[in-house]
Amino acid sequence: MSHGWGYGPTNGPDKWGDDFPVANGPRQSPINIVPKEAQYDSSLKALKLRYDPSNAKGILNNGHSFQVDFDDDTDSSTLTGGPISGTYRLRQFHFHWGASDDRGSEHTVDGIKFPCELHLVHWNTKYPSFGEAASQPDGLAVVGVFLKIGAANPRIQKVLDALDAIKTKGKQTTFDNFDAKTLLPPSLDYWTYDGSLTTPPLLESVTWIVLREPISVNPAQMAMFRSLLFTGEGEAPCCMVDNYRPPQPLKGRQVRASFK
Ligand SMILES: Clc1ccc(Cc2nnn[n-]2)cc1
Ligand SMILES: [Zn+2]
Repeated sequence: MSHGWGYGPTNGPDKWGDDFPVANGPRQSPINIVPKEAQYDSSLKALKLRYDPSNAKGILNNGHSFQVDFDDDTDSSTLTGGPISGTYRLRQFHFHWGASDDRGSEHTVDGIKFPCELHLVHWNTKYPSFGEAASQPDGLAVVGVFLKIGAANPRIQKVLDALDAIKTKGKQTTFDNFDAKTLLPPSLDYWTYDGSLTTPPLLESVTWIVLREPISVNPAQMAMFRSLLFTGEGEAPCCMVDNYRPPQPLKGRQVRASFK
């Protein structure tokens, strides 16, 4: 693949293996979660997410999604407990979504696609940096949250209101004083399995923690996600939609549940 990876017919998920052979590795993400086949594990701890709103730094259109970046120089926004050991720092969160409400999530549940999926990316502080952690089998922990169509979600509105300022690839703006915890649903019940980044370089370094309970967005809010562009200023505009990788083979992995 000579041109950069993306989600189109010539550079999309089916082509990523040309440049990133790990695309066909043993622990690729996302997966289809089959609740009846997930094993309840009573030794799994409750998730502990302690986020400091003042760590929010900026919001960026990276040409594949948009992300809200956090200051991760200290242990002030962390994930502990759950299936992981040690302390993982919040690096950024971002989303994946569809052109229409029938698709958009990366993980699926009994084959069901949600219109959108939130990913909160954390890295293991036993390693000196995010980059180093991303190359280690226990380096990253991503909390995934499904979004379903329903009532407007006031918690996400501040993020969506910032999108006008980052419509095109490479645009970024300041984004401060945001508590990412407010994006989480009331229940922190989760499924967990060993997986990977879902975009190139597809590194097999992610402990996935997918929450069972979705949060809601309304159709107008979904339209705001779809107002972004994959393309840069001055290029022929291409709507940022369908930026999701489909489920990958489980290859014998076990999915554990924190709940009965
Ligand atoms: Cl830092 C980073 C790298 C890749 C992705 C893409 C992704 N991997 N897993 N979920 N999203 C997100 C953040
Ligand atoms: Zn993601």
